[in-house]
Amino acid sequence: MHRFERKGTVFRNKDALGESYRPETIEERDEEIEEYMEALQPVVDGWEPNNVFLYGNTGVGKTAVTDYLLGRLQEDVEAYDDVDLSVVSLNCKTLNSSYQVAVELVNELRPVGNEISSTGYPQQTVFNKLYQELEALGGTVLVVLDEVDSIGDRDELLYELPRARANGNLEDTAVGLIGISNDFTFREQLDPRVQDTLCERELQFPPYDAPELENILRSRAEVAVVDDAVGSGVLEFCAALAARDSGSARQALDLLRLAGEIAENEDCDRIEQDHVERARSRLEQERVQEGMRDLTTHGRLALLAVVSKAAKQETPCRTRELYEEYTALCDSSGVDTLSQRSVHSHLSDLRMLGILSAEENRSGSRGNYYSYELDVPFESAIEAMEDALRLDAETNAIREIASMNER
Ligand SMILES: Nc1ncnc2c1ncn2[C@@H]1O[C@H](COP(=O)(O)OP(=O)(O)OP(=O)(O)O)[C@@H](O)[C@H]1O
Repeated sequence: MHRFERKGTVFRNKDALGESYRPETIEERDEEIEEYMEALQPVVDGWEPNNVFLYGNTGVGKTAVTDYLLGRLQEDVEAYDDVDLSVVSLNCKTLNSSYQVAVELVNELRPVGNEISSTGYPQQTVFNKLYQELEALGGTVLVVLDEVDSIGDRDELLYELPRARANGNLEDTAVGLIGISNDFTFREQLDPRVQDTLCERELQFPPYDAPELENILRSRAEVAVVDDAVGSGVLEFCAALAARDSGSARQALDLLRLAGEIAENEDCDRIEQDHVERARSRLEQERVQEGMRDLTTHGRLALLAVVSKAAKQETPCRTRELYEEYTALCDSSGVDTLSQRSVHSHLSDLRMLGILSAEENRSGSRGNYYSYELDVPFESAIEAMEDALRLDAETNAIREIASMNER
């Protein structure tokens, strides 16, 4: 049996390419930082804070810039005796109502062992408990709600909290809300009254372009990667791939990290473009698998129908035939079937997710029709289906057919 041993020839500090790392410097966001600082200026001047709403795609630095600036702000206000600033931060990802967010905020502010239960109170009682905790803090409190869109339309807290002072719920404490979201539609869906308060100051973070990503990568690689372990053109390649796809710094950093891991596993002491290329394909596959896991039951059954046809080497395959396969799978799993039109719409969603590809066939008088086939490796599709569907007998049978056909 092999034993574990240290490989480390490429990384100096791999954690610096990870999610929890807080960069010392923020690259390429000077304008946004300036605007953000302006919005936070009343805190330093001792006035009531503005509410700020930040939005932009995933990985464009909203959280990193917020952490960085609030850290600075906390340091800088120490010079002023009459400013007493506290910051409470919460990621709302798993919280989908004002009630849940308020409970979490109360518990953030209470000492360990003194938390309240997450169910069983009327909403106003939880809000009152929150006011009590905030009032006990006094001074200025900035409440940062990351991924605030998770709260959905149960957004009363976003309306109430900024008005707490005006409504007499707080006397000694001034609260400012900082909402962060990557859902562009969230702002539009907010109740207009909430929109007015939460979006008092709005900051939009655009996607990064390739040269910007290259600078971010370069400054991070200096901390994370051993000198001379970045091959020629590697940072440029990671930056170009991420810029073309999403403009996300997270994606660029993930590419570099995985490419470094691949290089180390192969006992290379330098990351080369070929490692990046393989990292790209692996990350893409992971993303597709995640996409598959999020499908609805009928989305999965529609996909399984294509997988089954692929095992028989009968793809590309027309919607009508896929529908027959889908109906048989629904029968075996005891699920009611949808109409052919709905299944077609699932197939077309799968195509948008990059899981299927479709070919348009023109058949003259009888109109056009589509033929579908898998656009991801057969093995990853069936593996994801096995995880997601409890259809072991069917997936085993499909596997057997596939192996007979040497897939
Ligand atoms: N301008 C930048 N300079 C240095 N590092 C950056 C910059 N922008 C983003 N990063 C890094 O990229 C990663 C993703 O950034 P961040 O978490 O701030 O994105 P986000 O916009 O908040 O994304 P999400 O909406 O998914 O939470 C982090 O590791 C962060 O440190």
